[in-house]
Amino acid sequence: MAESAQAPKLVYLVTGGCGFLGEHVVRMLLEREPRLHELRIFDLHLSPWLEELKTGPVQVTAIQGDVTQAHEVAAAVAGAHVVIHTAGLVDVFGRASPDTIHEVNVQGTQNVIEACVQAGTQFLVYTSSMEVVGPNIKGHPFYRGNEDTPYEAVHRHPYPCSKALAEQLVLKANGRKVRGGLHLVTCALRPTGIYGEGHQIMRDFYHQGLRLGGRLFRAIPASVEHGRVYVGNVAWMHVLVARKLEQQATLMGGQVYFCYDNSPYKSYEDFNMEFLGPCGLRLVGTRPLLPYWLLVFLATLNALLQWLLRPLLLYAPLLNPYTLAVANTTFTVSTNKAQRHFGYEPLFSWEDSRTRTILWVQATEGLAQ
Ligand SMILES: NC(=O)c1ccc[n+]([C@@H]2O[C@H](COP(=O)([O-])OP(=O)(O)OC[C@H]3O[C@@H](n4cnc5c(N)ncnc54)[C@H](O)[C@@H]3O)[C@@H](O)[C@H]2O)c1
Ligand SMILES: CC(C)CCC[C@@H](C)[C@H]1CC[C@H]2[C@@H]3[C@H](O)C=C4C[C@@H](O)CC[C@]4(C)[C@H]3CC[C@]12C
Repeated sequence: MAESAQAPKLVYLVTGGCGFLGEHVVRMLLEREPRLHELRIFDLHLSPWLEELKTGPVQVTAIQGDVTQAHEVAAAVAGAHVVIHTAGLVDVFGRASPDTIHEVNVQGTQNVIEACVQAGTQFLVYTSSMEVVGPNIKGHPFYRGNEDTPYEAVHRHPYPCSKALAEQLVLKANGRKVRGGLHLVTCALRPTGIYGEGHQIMRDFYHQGLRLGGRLFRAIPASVEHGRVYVGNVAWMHVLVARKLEQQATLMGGQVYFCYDNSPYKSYEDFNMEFLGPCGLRLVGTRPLLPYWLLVFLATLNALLQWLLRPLLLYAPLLNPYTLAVANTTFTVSTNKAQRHFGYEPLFSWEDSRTRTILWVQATEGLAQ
């Protein structure tokens, strides 16, 4: 990727490019990466919207594949200059087994790293998560923290454990010699809870509200703040970090960055109401309607039912001991590291992010009826 009078023609690979975040990364690259020559989109399930991207000036190559299969990853990575690895199994509801989560998130990431080394690919951006930090099993609050804030990051749940292990692999791989003699430059982005167009959990809450006659019932105190970040800004951060990794290899290699923007600090439910309110839903209660011990009981009951029913069917409700603990623990980020290291500024204001998300929820309304 040497500087030349002519813009270099780059090949990017986005793993998980058909997912919620992956789709936004793919579209952002096509819109805002002028050096892009070929964009490879690697996913277990290819989406139909990929077809419409194939008519543009950039060569778009859709690759159906599995990150747990080293040979499939190696074939997809061969010849790529940059890999953005967003593929992952995002499961905090007990839908997948711990082994599967580990295989996809940890072994899959190891396969991506090895493929980069074998292929001589120099730049790797990994989508990590705030969950590699916390909330921890002790429910310690993380209030407006940054990348250097001390925090006891202790996890038991398979998803945060897998993300933490994968992130460590990516950071440790920084500086490894790749085929051709150059060195791998890696970094990890840690989004907090992402929202925006395509956010399945937001859709679930919306449909739940419709079923309950346009009401949602407050379960968590309004004082418990949650870090949230708009998907378009998370995608923009990925594009920017990938672009700057070459110029700022020494500064950025092996670094972690929280993903942030100007979304307000609010509780999970109050934040969702920023979008669901204008779509006709109402959050009932200024304080939680059920005592916390009852929520703990219900969450434990759900976990027990999930275990008992597993041989017959998959019972995976939103409420379980882990999601309750996350929902009930303050975790917010306040940092400017991405701005300092690679000039990141959010591309979408809070007002834009909010409007876009509301329009998307309203568009799904038709689908719900
Ligand atoms: N959604 C959030 O709030 C959030 C927050 C922080 C970090 N993240 C991280 O961002 C990434 C994307 O998350 P998302 O919310 O878009 O999830 P998602 O489930 O919408 O997208 C993940 C994509 O990865 C693909 N995938 C899963 N297993 C695969 C495999 N074995 N091989 C190839 N592809 C596979 C899926 O098909 C899907 O398209 C994940 O790594 C996740 O850990 C998400
Ligand atoms: C108590 C219930 C009424 C409410 C349950 C809400 C619960 C499903 C929500 C609350 C917080 C959410 C997580 C948070 O936004 C951040 C992440 C990080 C990301 O890497 C994966 C998704 C996850 C864990 C969100 C999942 C849904 C949670 C737990």
